[in-house]
Amino acid sequence: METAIRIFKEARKYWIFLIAGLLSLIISTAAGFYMPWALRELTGLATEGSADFGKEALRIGLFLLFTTALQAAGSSASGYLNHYAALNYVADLRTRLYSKLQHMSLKYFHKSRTGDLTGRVVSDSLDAEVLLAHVIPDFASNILTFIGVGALLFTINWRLAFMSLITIPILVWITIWQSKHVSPVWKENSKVRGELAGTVQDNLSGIKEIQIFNQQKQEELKVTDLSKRHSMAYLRASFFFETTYPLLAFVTALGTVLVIVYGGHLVSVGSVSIADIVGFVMYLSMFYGPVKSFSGLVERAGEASAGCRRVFEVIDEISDVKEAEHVTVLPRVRGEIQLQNLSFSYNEEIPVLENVNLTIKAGHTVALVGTTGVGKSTIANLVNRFYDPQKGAVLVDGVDIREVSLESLRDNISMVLQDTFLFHGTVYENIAYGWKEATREQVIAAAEAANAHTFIEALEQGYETQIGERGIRLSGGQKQRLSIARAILRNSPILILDEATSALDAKTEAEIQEALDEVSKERTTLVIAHRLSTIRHADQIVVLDGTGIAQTGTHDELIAQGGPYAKLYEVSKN
Ligand SMILES: Nc1ncnc2c1ncn2[C@@H]1O[C@H](COP(=O)(O)OP(=O)(O)OP(=O)(O)O)[C@@H](O)[C@H]1O
Repeated sequence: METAIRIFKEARKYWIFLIAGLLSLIISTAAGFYMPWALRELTGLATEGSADFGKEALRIGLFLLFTTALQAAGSSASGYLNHYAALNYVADLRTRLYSKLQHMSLKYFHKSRTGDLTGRVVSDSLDAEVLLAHVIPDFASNILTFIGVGALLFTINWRLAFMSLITIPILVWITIWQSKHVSPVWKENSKVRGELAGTVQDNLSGIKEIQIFNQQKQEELKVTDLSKRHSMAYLRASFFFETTYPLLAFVTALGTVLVIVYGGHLVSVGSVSIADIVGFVMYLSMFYGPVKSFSGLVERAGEASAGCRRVFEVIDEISDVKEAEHVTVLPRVRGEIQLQNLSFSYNEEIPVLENVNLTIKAGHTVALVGTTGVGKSTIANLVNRFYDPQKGAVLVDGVDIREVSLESLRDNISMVLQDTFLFHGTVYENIAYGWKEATREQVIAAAEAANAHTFIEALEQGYETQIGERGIRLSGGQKQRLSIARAILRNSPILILDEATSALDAKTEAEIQEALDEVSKERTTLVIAHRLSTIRHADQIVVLDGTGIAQTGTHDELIAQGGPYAKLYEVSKN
């Protein structure tokens, strides 16, 4: 109920269509009331032996034609208007959901499954359409029918009308019982559906690993298990429906039986006419209809609400990397980076960085080195504000990065990562990804600087070659070169290279290194590299150990000191 109310409130932009839809629905429902009335009238005329029966039948027939046409037109208009409002709301909801996801922190994506989130955007959001275009109008139409037909029943014969009410409490009790049980089952059903989508998506993304390790059978078993759980959850929900629906039909029939028996008695004593009984019994099926379909509607509402709640769960999620209320725009910076008493951990138990202090001068190239897992990429991620530190601050040009908009901060930073992600599209589009307005000459110049131009020209359609979803048609080294070109083109004052050349052979790496050295001259560059030969010329090398900084200095200074860096360098040389 809460979910339906929230959706209705949020759809206020489309209220005018929903109201017009409701009016059409009222007209259509009311027009439908005439059919039993017409039959009652005809029966009355026939049993009375009316002399004008033919003329009267024509009048009734023509009016019936009019009401039936009105009913059809009203139903069609209300269906279209409700769908117009609902589908537009779904489009808005999907955009809001997707926009929210785009601004969530990396922490959120680490704890969520991509397939599950995709399912929320693609299918769960569509449940709002079910609520707005089906469930809510159906509820309205049912209430209208129940009240309208109820009033007509009392008009025809109040004694029979009271009699027909006897079964209503039983019908209501059955539907309430059903709705109590159905809602949690639909919730479970939606959850398992999300897990299934997540697993299938994971498996398809990792199909190569699955085949390498011959895990097809095991993965198939996982999917089979989830499919079965999904079917079982669905089956449990349909159990309530399948058991209660025939029960409702039986109780409804019982009500009709009572009316026929009692009505027959009233006819025999002459206190009610045959025509009234005919009309009454016809109205009776209309009267019980809403009560009977109430349970189906409750079930549908439960299912759709569960899907919508999964959408709202994400929309209401509070991101751990939030923008302050009054952020300023960080202009193009000189590029000084300071880590001030910085402490950070992904989870409370294991600290990654503790009380780290570091100043990187604008325009300098600083290398972060240390054993694997020591926190090098974490520092890069903190500078880009993928995470916020638990203590301390990151300052760029003396400004705490939490005080500026994320967009303006990230406009100042380019990042080249070890795992390059290329989007579905052409080589050209992928290089120009961070700067859509770049000219062709600028894109080509960036590709040349990244030593990518030659291999791109050799591709079937050069810069217009389509690359697969994850650039699967390119080698690791080629992908990395495209990603370097992308970063060079962006021309931001801070460049972060996180194992940016790790997928390249020594010769290509040396060539690109030259280009990167050239690009680094004009900007602050943070380099993370395992191959220490590539960072020898850095202005400053920062050696991380444990949860902090063990040493800083130039290559020569650190070698002369003979500490952890000298040891790392010795190992990397061998
Ligand atoms: N999303 C995450 N959730 C929890 N722990 C994480 C997450 N990312 C990294 N860690 C942990 O934080 C620590 C630092 O990781 P980080 O990636 O910064 O190391 P690194 O020095 O860059 O390692 P490498 O040289 O192997 O790339 C590691 O122990 C890692 O397991």
